[in-house]
Amino acid sequence: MYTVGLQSAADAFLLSSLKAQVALALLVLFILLGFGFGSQKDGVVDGAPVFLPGSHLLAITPFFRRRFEFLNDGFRKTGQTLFQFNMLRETVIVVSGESARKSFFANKHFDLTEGFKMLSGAIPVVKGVTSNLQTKRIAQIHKRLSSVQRNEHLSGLIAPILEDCRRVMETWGPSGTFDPFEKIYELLFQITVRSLSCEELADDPVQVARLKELYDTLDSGTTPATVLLPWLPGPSMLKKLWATKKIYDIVVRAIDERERSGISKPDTLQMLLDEKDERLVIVGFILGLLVAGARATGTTASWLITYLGDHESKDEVIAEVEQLLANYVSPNVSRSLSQQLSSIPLEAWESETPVLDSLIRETLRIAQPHTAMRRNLGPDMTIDGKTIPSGAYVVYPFSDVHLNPDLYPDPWRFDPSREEATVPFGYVGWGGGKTHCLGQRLARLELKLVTSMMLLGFRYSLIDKKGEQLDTPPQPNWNDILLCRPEQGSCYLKHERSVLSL
Ligand code: HEM
Repeated sequence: MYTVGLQSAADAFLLSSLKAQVALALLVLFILLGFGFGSQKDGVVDGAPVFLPGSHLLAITPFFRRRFEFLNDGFRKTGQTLFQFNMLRETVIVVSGESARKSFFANKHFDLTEGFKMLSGAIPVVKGVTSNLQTKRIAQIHKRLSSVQRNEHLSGLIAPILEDCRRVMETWGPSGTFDPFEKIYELLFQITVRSLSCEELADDPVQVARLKELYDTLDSGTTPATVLLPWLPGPSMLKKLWATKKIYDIVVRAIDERERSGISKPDTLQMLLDEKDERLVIVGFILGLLVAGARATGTTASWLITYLGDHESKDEVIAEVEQLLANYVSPNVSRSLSQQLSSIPLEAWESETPVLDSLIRETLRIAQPHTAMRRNLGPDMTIDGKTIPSGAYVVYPFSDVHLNPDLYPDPWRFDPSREEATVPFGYVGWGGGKTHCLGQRLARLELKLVTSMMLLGFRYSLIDKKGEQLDTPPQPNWNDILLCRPEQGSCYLKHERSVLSL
């Protein structure tokens, strides 16, 4: 468990001299080299995937910082569809191609949690806070996530989500410009806090901003060292621990307050409390899913709205949503856009929006820079005739299928009229095989509500930093594994409110 002392230790270390930090880094490097980490294994074992040439120690940073380029380079340098490299003592095998994809997604011994824990490192493992989230508790969290997405609960979220959209969009003013990768992301963060936690937090913009800032600290603090040497109290690790502790405190305070008040509220926290789950499951649910939910939906919404900037399907979406309004909402000029949209039932959002569905599908194909990560917890097995040893980490970059020009011609072109490629696992935007996104229903609803508010509430177009019209949207940056953000300053939205009342 955290101790109060940890925070002061972290603060002190962050303020300690650069000299001390450099000395510590050199010491660690020396120890690692002394123990022979990073040296390449000589002589390829029969049936083993080929090793990436060069020092493996040097492979670590690009795997975290420029993953798309690094993996593509690996396939090019080895000339193979599978290759391996060492992450300190661990073996990482990168796979690609149709038959590898089939084995990867179907293998029941390939474990997502173990793979993710080692190769992602988003949230530090903290005894009593995140380390005890073993399989049983994770299964419990997943069960609750499916309860959040039952018809009744999900329907109940529509009006509060739209109200959040209204409130946040009001702050953008009647006209102006903004960076969609900041503002739309912020909006989705707000909505995620609303959907997955409680009113006390979601109704307090200061707390939401603070939580976002802390999660950003966790993200930006992920370095090769924090992932591979989590026991090493380096500055990034201490910063991450400190941020995790702060998030933990905010969430626990909100839970305590609710319990103490004895007042029942119609939100997700109440549902978790009513189920009488143990405290660790409730905290784990909010702490873990906030980050999983906000990042993926934030990235997708930012890109979806950016791509729609000057795309012809913008009018089709507007027509689709206007049709829903005509079908389900009695005309009443005094009602705001968000109030009108909240009268459209969940079933209509889910089954009568083919245009929005195709836009979401294409956005996930082109702007979701995911690399699926697993650990082989079963016996040795083979993929494409190559051995995947027991205990090895296996990774599959989604670019192998989603940016493959044989499956999706001109893959960087945003084209919502594309169909999913009809080869096995030809589209994995929401996962595949035995791993599917467990938050998909909520995520899709959020994306549809935000997009509708944006398109019906504003006229907007894409401009560059000089204010000039952009002819084409920027290209998603797959090296940015979290947000896929294009170069800062390359694209802004110029908007003007088009309704009297959001
Ligand atoms: C646009 C938004 C989202 C996208 C594109 C997305 C995509 C995915 C994908 C591709 C996977 C499989 C990963 C893999 O195989 O390595 C996954 C898993 C998962 N997603 Fe999502 N996701 C989104 C939003 C959410 C939200 C909002 C939540 C929670 C509220 C969520 C919860 C999960 C969970 C718990 C898993 C792990 C499933 C397991 O362990 O079997 N996702 N998601």
